[in-house]
Amino acid sequence: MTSIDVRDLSKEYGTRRAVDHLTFTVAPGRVTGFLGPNGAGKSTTMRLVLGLDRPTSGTATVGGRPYTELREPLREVGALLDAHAAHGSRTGRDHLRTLAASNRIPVSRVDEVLAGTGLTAAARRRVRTYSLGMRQRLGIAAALLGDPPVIMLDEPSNGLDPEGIIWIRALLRRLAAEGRTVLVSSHLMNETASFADHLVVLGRGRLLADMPMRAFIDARVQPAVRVRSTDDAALRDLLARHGHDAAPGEDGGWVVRRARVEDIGRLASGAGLPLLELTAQEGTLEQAYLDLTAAETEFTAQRQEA
Ligand SMILES: Nc1ncnc2c1ncn2[C@@H]1O[C@H](COP(=O)(O)OP(=O)(O)OP(=O)(O)O)[C@@H](O)[C@H]1O
Repeated sequence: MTSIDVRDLSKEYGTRRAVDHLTFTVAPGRVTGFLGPNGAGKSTTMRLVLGLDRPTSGTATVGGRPYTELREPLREVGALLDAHAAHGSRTGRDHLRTLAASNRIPVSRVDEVLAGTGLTAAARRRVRTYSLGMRQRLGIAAALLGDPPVIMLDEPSNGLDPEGIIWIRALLRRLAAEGRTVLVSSHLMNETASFADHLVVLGRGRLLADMPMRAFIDARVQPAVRVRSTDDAALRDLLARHGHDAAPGEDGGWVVRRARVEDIGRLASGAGLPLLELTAQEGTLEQAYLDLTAAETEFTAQRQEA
């Protein structure tokens, strides 16, 4: 099984440290979401893993070897970094055929990945006529061409229509289920929550979190219960008498922090209070992420000096 290993990795551009002593492993068999504010260092890290840039110090390896030492890199790592990487005057099919030829990948694979990414009908059109979403699909097709055990995608949902977003979600889940190592950067929290098992979060080039997504959310967002009854004043008194921390809900009723639906349901039923609503409020990835990165954002709003 092939993992991506980043060890004490740093990259400086002049005086700016884009990546700062970063250490993490991307393991096979799961989708790892790669998160962080603009400028946090995600793309730089991916570029360093792909040998497109040299680290100032530290290492980034794939299956224990630097990318530049891989004999047939497309068979080992598939990557989408920039949807505009393909030559505009080539057809999508020719772009993939050229890549296949230079990595000794059978040409039959080109039609397979074109079909798999929904591009068969557009395969003979020049890339410059492609929409952003079609370019993303072509980039993903190129990443999958060598059937690699490691896949790294930078903002793959960018430009995709709703059907494309559902497609990529299923694709990422399938690639992980096949035992591949999948690293995906995104700014879309709902999207990331729908496909990631694990998260690596950066802030100003440093590692802020490396943990399962559920644990990341649970550590930062308190679960709560929304409850509404026919008599919200009586409900408030009941909750207060039992030491519950209840705040007014947005459209009536109460939000009870650190509570479970079982407890609140039993309490109301014991008091003979009919309930109109009783829902568990799970924390979202967006809430947890914003909580973590609030202090880390590089581009926080400047205070206006009077
Ligand atoms: N070639 C370069 N020359 C100089 N600075 C660079 C270069 N590439 C990246 N940087 C700087 O390094 C930092 C990290 O950028 P990077 O693109 O890796 O962040 P990111 O997390 O991918 O951001 P985004 O979410 O906006 O894509 C930024 O401050 C950026 O300006």
